[in-house]
Order: sequence, then structure tokens, then C-alpha cells
Amino acid sequence: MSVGHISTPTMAFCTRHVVRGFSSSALRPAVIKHVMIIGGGQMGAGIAQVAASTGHSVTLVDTSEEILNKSVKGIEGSLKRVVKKKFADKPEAGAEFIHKVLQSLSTSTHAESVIQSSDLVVEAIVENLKVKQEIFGRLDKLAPQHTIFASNTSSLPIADIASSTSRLDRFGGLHFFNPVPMMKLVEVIATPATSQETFDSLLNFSKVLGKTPVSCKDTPGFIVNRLLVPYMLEAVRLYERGHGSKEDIDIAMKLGAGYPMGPFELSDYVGLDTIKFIIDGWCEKDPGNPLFKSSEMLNKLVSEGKLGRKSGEGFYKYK
Ligand SMILES: CCCCCCC[C@H](O)CC(=O)SCCNC(=O)CCNC(=O)[C@H](O)C(C)(C)COP(=O)([O-])OP(=O)([O-])OC[C@H]1O[C@@H](n2cnc3c(N)ncnc32)[C@H](O)[C@@H]1OP(=O)([O-])[O-]
Ligand SMILES: NC(=O)c1ccc[n+]([C@@H]2O[C@H](COP(=O)([O-])OP(=O)(O)OC[C@H]3O[C@@H](n4cnc5c(N)ncnc54)[C@H](O)[C@@H]3O)[C@@H](O)[C@H]2O)c1
Repeated sequence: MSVGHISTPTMAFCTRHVVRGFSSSALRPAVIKHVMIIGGGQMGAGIAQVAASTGHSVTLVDTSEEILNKSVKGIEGSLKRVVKKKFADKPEAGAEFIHKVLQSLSTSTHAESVIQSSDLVVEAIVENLKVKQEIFGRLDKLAPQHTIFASNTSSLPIADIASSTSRLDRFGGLHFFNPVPMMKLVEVIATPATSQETFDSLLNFSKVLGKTPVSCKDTPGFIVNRLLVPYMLEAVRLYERGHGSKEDIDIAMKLGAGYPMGPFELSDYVGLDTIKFIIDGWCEKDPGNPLFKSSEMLNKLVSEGKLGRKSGEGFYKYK
């Protein structure tokens, strides 16, 4: 496997002042080289691609070879798009880059056999607390002491996911945005138990990936989704009330507010099942909050298997 150089992080990263968890001999943020990504869907595949492109050795884990083959195919397609821009005048260097990235990437259906060599685990599976807890709880018993666990959850409390493990100090959130190769932001989430070293390692990892990290508290939706979810839901309600067509609402928000995608295009892009998981979870926790009221239309589409782009149809058709 060809793994590029990652510079050793220095104490300059320790910008927060509260030091929790680790002993003083372990104050330096861990250098992350070997990364396991669990879930080879849109987000996991994107995170794997970016990590493998920036000098990490990456193992992508999912439940079947068939899914993983599809993930790798998607990564190859995305790398070609990246290379077309990055190496516009040097096609040979572009081909060499893709070759090198793919060499740094392996796949597995058995996380247990990879965990021993992982410095960082990033989970990007279905937005379901029990399923996330189950997988982390299982891996916690097998993982090396130094291994950091992180979840890419959109809406679940990181502390709730971490509670299935015994490494509360080495657990945080790394919330990437879709499509991962293009979106520059990563929200780095610390729970009250996350150690300073873990937080700094996650912050440093995000920077090594070429992203801009922001620091978030473990509050519902962190920063982006706390603002984005009410907006997206209000767009659906506006449509349900018959106050605008979805096409007009999308055009209005693109041309009137400067968004690259309208709310219905973005919903289909994100995945309606993921959006439903988010809303149902928040509605259950805060049933009186009108911002998180569920949508009949969304529920119907999901029950019909219309999950957006990934299934070929959502608010719009893609076949
Ligand atoms: C109700 C609750 C909802 C909450 C949901 C929460 C979800 C979650 O937690 C948070 C999120 O992620 S929120 C979601 C946050 N996300 C957003 O808000 C996204 C908003 N959308 C956007 O920023 C833009 O529309 C895009 C960047 C997606 C596409 O750009 P565009 O200009 O509109 O259209 P284009 O012509 O297609 O692409 C142009 C070029 O871009 C490049 N490229 C694109 N995809 C690529 C990939 N996968 N790989 C590599 N490269 C890729 C490529 O070079 C391509 O050129 P090519 O010659 O065609 O290869
Ligand atoms: N879609 C988005 O725009 C977006 C953005 C940021 C964060 N997220 C979050 O990222 C996570 C994944 O979202 P996604 O859109 O990539 O979902 P997805 O449906 O595209 O992919 C999920 C993948 O996880 C796999 N999986 C499910 N259970 C598994 C298990 N036990 N072990 C291994 N693999 C398993 C599935 O087979 C699937 O390939 C969710 O928590 C979601 O909230 C999504």
C-alpha cells in the first residue's frame, strides 16, 4: 500500500484549554494514518475517497461485496471528475493519482478483522441510534487503546452513540457534507467527555483532508443541520399547502437566495430516508416543536421506496 507523508501534528493544535481524559504523557494529538470507514454509501464512500487521496490507508467496510463494489465504482467515477479539474493539463499525472488513491483503499465486510490496525474509525451507516451503538459497542472491545471513534451522524447526539463504548474520551463527531469531495466543511463535535487530544486529532485529521473544520457542541443538528432542517421542512410544508410548486420553490431559492440547489433538489440529493430519520428522531424528542413536525408527503415517498437520487426517484424522477 502506498501511503503518503502526514506531517506530525504539534502542540500548536491544542487551542482549547480544558484538558480532559488522557494522562499528560499522551497530550499530543494522535497521528492518524490507518482509517476504517464503516458504511460505503454516499457519505462513507466520499469520506474514504478523500482520506485515501490525502495519504491515509483506508479500509471501507459494508455489509456485502456487492455494495462495496458499487462504492468503489462510485469512488473511481468521482476521482475521474476530480482529476479532470486538478490535472487538466497532465492526464498521465491524473491517471497516476487515481492509481495511487485506489491502492491506498481496501474493502472489507468484516470490521472486526480490520479494527486492530485502525487509528481512527469513522462510522457512516444508517441514521439509527441502536444500529450505530451496536457496531461501536462491538468494535470497542477489540480496538487498540489509542483508536479514536467518530460518527458522521447528521442528527443523533454523539454522547448517546458513544455510551455503548468504554472510550468516551476517545469518541467524537466528524460531520461531513454531501458530496464529500466537493464540500469544504467538517463539523468536529466534542461531547463533555471527549478529551482535548481526541478533539485536536479530529481537527487535525479534517485539515489534513483539506477541509475547514468548525468546532461544535453536541447539540441537536450541531450548526448546519440546526438551521438547514427547519428551512428544508418549511419548504415541504409550503409545497403541501399548495403555496408554490416544488420547481418554483427550487428556482426561487437558487436565484433568490443564492443556494446551489433548491430544497427539493437537495432533499433528493441527501436522501429522503435520512431526512425522515432526522425529523422522526427530533419530533420524538421535542413533539411540541412546530419546526420538527413530520411531513405526510415525505412519509409517503419513503414508504414507497422513493428515497431520492439513490433510488432513482424522490421529489423528482432521475431514471
Ligand atoms: C430536512 C433535513 C435535511 C438535512 C439533511 C442533512 C444532511 C447532512 O447531515 C448534511 C449535508 O450534507 S447537507 C447537504 C450539503 N450539500 C449541499 O448543500 C450541496 C449543494 N450543491 C452543491 O454545492 C453543488 O450543486 C454540487 C457541488 C453538488 C454540484 O455542483 P454544480 O456546479 O451544481 O453541478 P455539477 O455540474 O454537477 O458539478 C460541477 C463540478 O463539480 C464537481 N463535482 C460535483 N460532484 C462531484 C463529486 N461527487 N465528486 C467529484 N466531483 C464532483 C465536478 O468537477 C463537476 O464537474 P463535472 O464536469 O460534471 O465532473
Ligand atoms: N446523505 C447525506 O447528505 C449525509 C450528510 C452528512 C451525514 N450523513 C449521515 O451519514 C450517515 C450515512 O448516510 P448516507 O447518506 O451515506 O447513507 P446511505 O444509505 O447512502 O449509506 C449507508 C450505508 O451503510 C451501510 N450499512 C448499514 N448498516 C451497516 C452495518 N451494520 N455495517 C456496515 N455497513 C452498514 C449500508 O449498506 C449503506 O451502504 C447517516 O448517519 C447520515 O445521517 C448523511
